[in-house]
Amino acid sequence: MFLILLNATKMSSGVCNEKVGFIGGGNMAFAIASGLLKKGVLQADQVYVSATNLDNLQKRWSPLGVTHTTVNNLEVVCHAKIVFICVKPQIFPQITSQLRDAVANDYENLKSTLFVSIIAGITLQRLIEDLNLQPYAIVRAMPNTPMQVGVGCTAFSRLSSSSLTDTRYNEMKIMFGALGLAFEVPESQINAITGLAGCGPAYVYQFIEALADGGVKQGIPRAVALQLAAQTVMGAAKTVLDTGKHPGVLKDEVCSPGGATIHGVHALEQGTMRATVMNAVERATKRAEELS
Ligand SMILES: NC(=O)C1=CN([C@@H]2O[C@H](COP(=O)(O)OP(=O)(O)OC[C@H]3O[C@@H](n4cnc5c(N)ncnc54)[C@H](OP(=O)(O)O)[C@@H]3O)[C@@H](O)[C@H]2O)C=CC1
Ligand SMILES: O=C(O)[C@@H]1CCC=N1
Repeated sequence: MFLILLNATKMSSGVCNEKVGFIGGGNMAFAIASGLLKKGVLQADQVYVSATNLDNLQKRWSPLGVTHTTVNNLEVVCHAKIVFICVKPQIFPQITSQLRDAVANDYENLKSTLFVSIIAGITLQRLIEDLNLQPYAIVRAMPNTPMQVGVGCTAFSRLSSSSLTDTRYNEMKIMFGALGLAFEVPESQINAITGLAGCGPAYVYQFIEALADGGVKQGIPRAVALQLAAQTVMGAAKTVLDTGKHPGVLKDEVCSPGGATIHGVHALEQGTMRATVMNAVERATKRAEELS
């Protein structure tokens, strides 16, 4: 994993001129779209989004300036040249027949459209078969919600390329790259990347909450404790990335012999912190496999 990260490309940001669609307008779609709008990679009138509850959709998306909201997934497909499929895995079977029909009936219009599924667990092979797509027309991606603030991670895979969709693929890479780390990986790694980076923000939020709780227990006001906890996690993460030093070396730099930190580190080890985090990644990876 470390090697992959070293090879990861920080892609240059740019502007995408195509219409971009989101089937499913929930947390992850919103994180991607709001990040892209904030970065100026997209303008609001380029964005089309569908879901089942129009009221909720409009309440959430109109503050972004997005007005192309609909309950008709085909409206999204018909306008957008890059279509992010952002429904839950359990909902995927509900949208497959709609999308299959659209692809069958409007092949000429859709043949240069790139579909990008962010659905956990659903393989490229299943996407191709269930949606009746050409292999080059589909990418499987695993993003994460910190993309909404431009500090996300996305790993993506595809089975084949074609000049018809290569331009779209490059635009997709520009979009993901504008929102953080973005890199292509073999599909065999995507479920594990889901367990690590797709789900990872939730683990880190739990850690931040716990760190703040610890501070509150020691008498620090909640708001101050939360700010300190979040900034400490951000600073430590940035130090790992900017210095390239191994986290173990950086940990040692904080631990004075006989000092306070090593007592805290010992308490974490007694709580099997590292094994627990590894278990979390393993269980989430297995769950992603099951979802397919
Ligand atoms: N959340 C995350 O951190 C990440 C999620 N993912 C993946 O992204 C996908 C979406 O997750 P997330 O955004 O969290 O889920 P949400 O529940 O927040 O969003 C799902 C969206 O799908 C919509 N929807 C439901 N049924 C349909 C339908 N038939 N047609 C069109 N839209 C529909 C919902 O609309 P309505 O409420 O109106 O029904 C809602 O807007 C999942 O597959 C997940 O695996 C990947 C990486 C990270
Ligand atoms: O919990 C999930 O299944 C999705 C996938 C990664 C993050 N959320």
